Amino acid sequence: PRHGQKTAPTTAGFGHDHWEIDPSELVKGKELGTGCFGTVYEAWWKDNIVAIKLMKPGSMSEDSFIEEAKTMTQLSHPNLVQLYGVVTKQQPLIIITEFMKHGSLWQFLKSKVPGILNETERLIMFCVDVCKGMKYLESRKCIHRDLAARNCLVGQNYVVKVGDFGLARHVIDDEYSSSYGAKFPIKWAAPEVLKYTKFSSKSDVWAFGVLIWEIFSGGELPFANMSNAEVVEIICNKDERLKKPKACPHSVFTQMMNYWAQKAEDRPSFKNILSCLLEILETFK
Ligand SMILES: CNC(=O)Nc1cc(-c2cccc(-n3cnc4cc(C(C)(C)C)ccc4c3=O)c2C)cn(C)c1=O
Repeated sequence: PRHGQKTAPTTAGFGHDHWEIDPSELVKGKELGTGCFGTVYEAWWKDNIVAIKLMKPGSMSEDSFIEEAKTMTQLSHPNLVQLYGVVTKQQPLIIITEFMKHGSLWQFLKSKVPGILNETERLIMFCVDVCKGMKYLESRKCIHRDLAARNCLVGQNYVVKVGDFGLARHVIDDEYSSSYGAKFPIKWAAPEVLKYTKFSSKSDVWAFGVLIWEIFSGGELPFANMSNAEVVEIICNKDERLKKPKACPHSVFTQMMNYWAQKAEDRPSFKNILSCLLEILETFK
């Protein structure tokens, strides 16, 4: 140890931060898909199968993302897609996460896997899984900002996990980050987000309601025959809401209506939502 220091310094030495992964340890596999942010591949890392996102340079404000990645590696829950680390010492920036074998929840719902999606109990289980992950994020004061079926993933034994939490804030594309942009998730946005871009765990609760609608609608697009502008009008001014999907039990739809309360403070927390959903789940066992 240097200069008589008894033990090595407790903070990770420069460049050996525990969230920094050595790219030579990654073996890239097949492509899983792409988005505005870059491309995702299956990969091998220390004998584990992982997912790696190669971020398109310029798509992400990297410094702010790297700051966030340090806290994201501290977040760990069975219903969050685990962030293992990042490669930041070279381009492109690489994000290494847990691999989910059945892909995004939205694709899974659309795939109409026989025998899985017609079970009301299974669909409520999907809602409970997402709610557990969101309750954990809520408890850690982490706002998702883009909760939707496309950003949840399905793993072994059809467990559903919340992915890409906290990433939305660092996307540079104005089309995505501005509420007037074409890529902004208007149809999942609460009134205060549409009017003042005011995100909170309560705006995540609103999006969670739309996600449950997606689950019971087999992945259909919400407000399918409406433009973004029309959705803003009916949500903010007309107080209209999505209709109950056929496959959705009335008990669940009654809860969903609470998640879409006009005022954020009138919406339940994920903590309350979870206990309600677990009670409803019992009635379907
Ligand atoms: C068959 N198994 C699989 O395909 N498994 C997997 C597929 C993907 C995957 C593949 C392509 C694109 C995306 N994807 C989608 N939307 C995104 C949206 C954003 C924001 C910033 C707009 C929110 C950021 C990243 C993504 C993103 O990476 C994912 C999650 C990720 N993981 C972990 C898997 O296990």
